[in-house]
Amino acid sequence: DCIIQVINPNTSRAMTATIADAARAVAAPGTEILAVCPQEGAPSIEGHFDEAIAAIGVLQQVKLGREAGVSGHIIACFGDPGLLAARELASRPVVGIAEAAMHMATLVATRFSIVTTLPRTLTIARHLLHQYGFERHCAALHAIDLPVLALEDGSGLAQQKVREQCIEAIRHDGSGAIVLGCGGMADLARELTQELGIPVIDGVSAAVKMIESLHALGLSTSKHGDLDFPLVKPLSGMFGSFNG
Ligand SMILES: NC(=O)NC1=NC(=O)NC1=O
Repeated sequence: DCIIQVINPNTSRAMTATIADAARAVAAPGTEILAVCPQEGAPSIEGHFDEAIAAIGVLQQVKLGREAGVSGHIIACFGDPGLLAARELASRPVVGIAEAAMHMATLVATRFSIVTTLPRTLTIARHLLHQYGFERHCAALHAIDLPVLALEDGSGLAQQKVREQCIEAIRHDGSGAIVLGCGGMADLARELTQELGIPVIDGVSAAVKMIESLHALGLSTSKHGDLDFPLVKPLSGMFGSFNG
């Protein structure tokens, strides 16, 4: 059996539920989804500062998941905050939804577009494309110019903007697939794929299947080299909970 800890790095319970539903919708029969979010931190993650704050919460949850014996961890925010630090801390695999969605997109299309939230998160997506080596695979990036939590306000406006930006991408980008650039968009992929006739990829579901694959292959985070467990040292103050 496979137990996957899905971490929403922001503290929005509504978005955690959206993410959990998307993960459970594709989980294999033997897979259990444990959806969590930090007790404290940022209600949404929309820039470098938010990501730095969120990374601590991600690491706290990864430590709890490791102690609970989960089979793998998913960082369900499109900035993949704390990904490499989480891999040092984890015994099992850690996958971010941005890298998962990007990898999946390269398997079904030669180039993909990204649709994300605020314009300032476009730079974060570009940093990840560079970090993961996908720059030449990404034809263009779009922002709906609404804050992350607009996806949870029940108005449907953000969802409509995502659809509009997907149509723009189809018309102008010459790409064969679209990557949804926010954990809160996870519930939109299947319907948009059917309606628009192009693979629209959500990173939450992609990451669930990647963790299941890694689990089935007996692959886990390498502890040979820079992703080995952190060096042991006395961490003070709020970081004391990471000791031992
Ligand atoms: N690009 C984004 O919208 N990133 C995100 N911020 C969040 O709080 N969740 C995300 O996925």
